Amino acid sequence: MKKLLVRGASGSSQIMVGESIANLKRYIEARRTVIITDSTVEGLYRDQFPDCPVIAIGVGEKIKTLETVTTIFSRLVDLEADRSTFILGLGGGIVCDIAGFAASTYMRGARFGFVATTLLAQVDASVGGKNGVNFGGYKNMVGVFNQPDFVICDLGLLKSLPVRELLCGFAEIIKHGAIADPSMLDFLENHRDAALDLDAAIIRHLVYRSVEIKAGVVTRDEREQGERRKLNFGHTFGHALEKLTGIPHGEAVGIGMVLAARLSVEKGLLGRNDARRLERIVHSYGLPVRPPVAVSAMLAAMRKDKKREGDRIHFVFLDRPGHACVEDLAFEELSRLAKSAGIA
Ligand SMILES: NC(=O)c1ccc[n+]([C@@H]2O[C@H](COP(=O)([O-])OP(=O)(O)OC[C@H]3O[C@@H](n4cnc5c(N)ncnc54)[C@H](O)[C@@H]3O)[C@@H](O)[C@H]2O)c1
Ligand SMILES: O=C(O)C(=O)C[C@@H](O)[C@H](O)[C@H](O)COP(=O)(O)O
Ligand SMILES: [Zn+2]
Repeated sequence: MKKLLVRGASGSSQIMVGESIANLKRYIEARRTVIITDSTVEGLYRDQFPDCPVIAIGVGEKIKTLETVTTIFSRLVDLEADRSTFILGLGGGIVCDIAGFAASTYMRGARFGFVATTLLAQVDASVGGKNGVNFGGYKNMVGVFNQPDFVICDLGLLKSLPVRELLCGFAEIIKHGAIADPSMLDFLENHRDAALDLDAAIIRHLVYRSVEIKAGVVTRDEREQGERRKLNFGHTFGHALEKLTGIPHGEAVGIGMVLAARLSVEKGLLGRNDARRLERIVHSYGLPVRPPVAVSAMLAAMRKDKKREGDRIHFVFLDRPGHACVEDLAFEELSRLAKSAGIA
């Protein structure tokens, strides 16, 4: 097991890569704990949960809402949970985002931690302290920054993931390589089959390196005033796609990265071959690369993105493989770039 640290204003978070769920008791000892999970994870792993009350929510992006948080609050009140109660989110990115938000707002804030059970949650969603829910169909519109006390990434739990969910996790791993580490892109190319087979050493390296990259960025810029914006690479198109089509987050991010790389070429920042290579990597991890809706529809949805400021948005480009840059861009300029790149 290897530990990484995220330092944030609300405290530090310990991320344990390769820790086993069997050791979970050590982390919650002497704390009255309530588990928040989803019905699928509960069905698969209930026998490995410590002996404490469980609140099981439904599955899917549609339940990432304030209504679900309200039902959690009601259950916490019924359980007589107080501010000293520890909330453990045990599940994928949706459980982590909701449990972190419910914990952070219940009685003005209870402490919380996560057992991340999907690849996407282990490499991204459980790390960094963004907790929240969607609103009006738009992504993550209501939320807080607040670091979990700990995150357990038990790599063994990934074996039960449906393939489509596993592939979604690779989209965020590819993102970390694309924005911060060119050698990770080489690694992803050279070890694709082993990575997809969940070879223990390969997956441990990819999860560890992803968390290391994200932990570094978040520690330097927790509140997303600068560098953290780079973690949004592929997400401006991606969130619009999720809103319009309901495809899973990882798939939307994969397509979003391909589109953002093409705009980077159009802007004269990235070589055409580098953009093609990124597209090949996304495709080779079984992820879609073509948007299922018109880019013009995505551009319209982006105008309600929470990152919008007036008629401008911070857009993440690549200026070389393994390196991103952020520009404050007018929507008009974004549309013009998309048109001249031949994608709108
Ligand atoms: N807060 C952040 O920094 C951050 C970062 C990235 C993504 N996200 C959010 O994360 C969400 C996506 O997370 P996700 O991809 O983990 O989706 P998810 O939480 O919906 O999990 C995917 C599916 O896998 C099931 N599952 C979970 N663990 C399993 C296991 N071990 N075995 C079998 N099935 C299992 C779940 O029940 C669910 O049906 C999105 O809402 C996205 O916006 C947040
Ligand atoms: O942690 C971050 O910062 C990220 O941008 C990571 C993203 O992968 C993640 O999807 C995040 O939830 C997006 O945040 P948002 O603020 O754009 O909703
Ligand atoms: Zn994401």
